[in-house]
Amino acid sequence: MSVIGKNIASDNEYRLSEAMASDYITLLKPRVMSLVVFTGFVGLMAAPGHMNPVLAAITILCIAVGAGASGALNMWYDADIDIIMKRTRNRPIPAGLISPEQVLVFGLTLSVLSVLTLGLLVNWLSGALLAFTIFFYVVIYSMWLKRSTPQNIVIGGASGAFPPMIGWAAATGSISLDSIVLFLIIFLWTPPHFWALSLFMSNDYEAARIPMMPNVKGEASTKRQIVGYSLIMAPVGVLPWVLGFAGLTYGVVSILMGLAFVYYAWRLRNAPTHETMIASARKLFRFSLLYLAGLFATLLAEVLVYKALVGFGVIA
Ligand code: HEM
Ligand SMILES: CC(C)=CCC/C(C)=C/CC/C(C)=C/COP(=O)(O)OP(=O)(O)O
Repeated sequence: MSVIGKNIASDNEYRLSEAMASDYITLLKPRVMSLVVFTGFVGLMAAPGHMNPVLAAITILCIAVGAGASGALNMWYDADIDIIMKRTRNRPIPAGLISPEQVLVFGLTLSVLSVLTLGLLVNWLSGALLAFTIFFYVVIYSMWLKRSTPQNIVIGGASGAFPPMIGWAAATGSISLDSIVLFLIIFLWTPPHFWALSLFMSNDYEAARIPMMPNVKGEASTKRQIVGYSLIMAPVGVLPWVLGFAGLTYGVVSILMGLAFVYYAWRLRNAPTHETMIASARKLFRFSLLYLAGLFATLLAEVLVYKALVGFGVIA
């Protein structure tokens, strides 16, 4: 328990914080960041060579803490709009549970700790990439792009695509074409992922005066762009197999899931009524999560089987 200053949910000057540990966990956006960290783990595992398991565990912990820290700093900066949007108004700061100042210190502390630990114990390339990712999400996306352009999540989406590169850099000390391909898959996946959600959340963003694509260019343009990005993302999702760092199983899964993704995007584009458009958008949003988790899980499964076969001497 601690005394917090004036909170934005009521006019109390000072009162004891009611924040629980779970509220601090909420600041880390654990549900979203779970898939983010998973992609970082797969990037580490898919990298060539063998990484010390302790250093690998430290790497994943640092990516998780750094991702959570960026989520907390995003909530610190977005407190003024989070209190307006239905989806975010119960977050710890708008709910008056934790003061913005406490969240800022919490987020900065975790950011510095995660970057320094990764840099000192693993390597400075991965530490620098983690620092850049946190900066890109908090400053470039949250503080600048999110409130100024409908391209906010396209450019800002790069921050969510870096984790596999961080994992790969931790394992190899390098950035390779393969890790750039993993980045590109998530980078191209982000617009359909989020714009599908924004189509059924557009009133929230309108109220908060955030220039998301449906609010600025309209639903028709957003739906066309979702199809466009999906048509580019689907073949890029197959590249790990084409480039040879993923096997046939991944190739088949990525082709089939890519076709399904485009199908859902096309059904959304051609939805005949507003109700069916909302339903299609929800389906595409949910499938976008299954798609990304499915591709990275398949890649991980192949890597684990390969490493097991090598470990048992079945293959050289
Ligand atoms: C700028 C890029 C992104 C934006 C604007 C965005 C936006 C969102 C929003 C608004 C939600 C709904 C969360 C809520 O209900 O409060 C969400 C859900 C989610 N996002 Fe994204 N996202 C982005 C990138 C990513 C990335 C890169 C990943 C993973 C690699 C990801 C994974 C998820 C997951 C797993 C959920 C579901 C969370 C839940 O079940 O509550 N997102 N996204
Ligand atoms: C290692 C590391 C630092 C990883 C970071 C990965 C990352 C930036 C993921 C993006 C996740 C996300 C939900 C963005 C939406 O922000 P928003 O402000 O549009 O969402 P909101 O409205 O729900 O707050």
